[in-house]
Amino acid sequence: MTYEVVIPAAGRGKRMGADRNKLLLELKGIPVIVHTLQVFERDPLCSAVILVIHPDDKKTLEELIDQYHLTKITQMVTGGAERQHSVYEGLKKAAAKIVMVHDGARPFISQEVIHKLAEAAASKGGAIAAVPVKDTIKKVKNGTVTETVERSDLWSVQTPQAFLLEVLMGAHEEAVRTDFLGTDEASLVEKTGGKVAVIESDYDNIKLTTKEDLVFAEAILAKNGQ
Ligand SMILES: Nc1ccn([C@@H]2O[C@H](COP(=O)(O)OP(=O)(O)OP(=O)(O)O)[C@@H](O)[C@H]2O)c(=O)n1
Ligand SMILES: C[C@](O)(CO)[C@H](O)COP(=O)(O)O
Repeated sequence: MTYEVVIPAAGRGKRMGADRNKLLLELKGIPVIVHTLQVFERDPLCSAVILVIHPDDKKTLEELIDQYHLTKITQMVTGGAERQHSVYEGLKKAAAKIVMVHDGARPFISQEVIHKLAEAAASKGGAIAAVPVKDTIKKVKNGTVTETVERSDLWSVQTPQAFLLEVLMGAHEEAVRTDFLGTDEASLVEKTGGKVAVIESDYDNIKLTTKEDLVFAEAILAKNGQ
């Protein structure tokens, strides 16, 4: 099942505390965003990449696309203030039956998980990558525990998140109508009553968010012989 992928890469990386977009930081001499884009460039089931960018990064990204021969990027669109807005701008350019959304900040996604997501989205309408939570999760108010959440039901959600384009576009349009802001695509689909399947991913598929994640990233590359 072929798919198009929207890659939101328009953030500012504030929690990373770097002097530039964290996606332009290098791992083994290659920018984070290039690591991510190369996964889809190499996937025969990926028909097109829609890259959502911040205007400040346009020239640099155009140079990287040329340097690394990233031929599947068919559209480069300007993102918005929030991740959800950026994803929506990318979705407006999508046309395939199946669309995936994958954070530019997650360079270690595997083709195996991507393919499982594409199949699940085609058969069930929507599917997301996730891993079982390993820590105990508690709700806290004013520095005091208010609830310990049953861990057996908890999953740590990642991307890609894959959907029939009509399902995800409809959910985004409803979010605009109701002024809803979610932290992932699935939460918008859930609000419209849509079912979302979970595909077990792996713990390597981290999102590079704070500087500690760069250390973990180097270790993952070393583990994978890169
Ligand atoms: N307005 C935004 C915010 C985020 N993203 C993208 O969404 C992904 C996940 O977001 P996150 O990890 O939060 O990145 P940032 O928003 O850049 O980080 P921060 O919140 O620390 O500023 C990243 O690839 C980021 O570039 C985006 O395209 N548009
Ligand atoms: C979409 C996501 O990666 C799923 O875990 C996450 O919600 C993105 O959060 P961020 O704060 O926008 O990075």
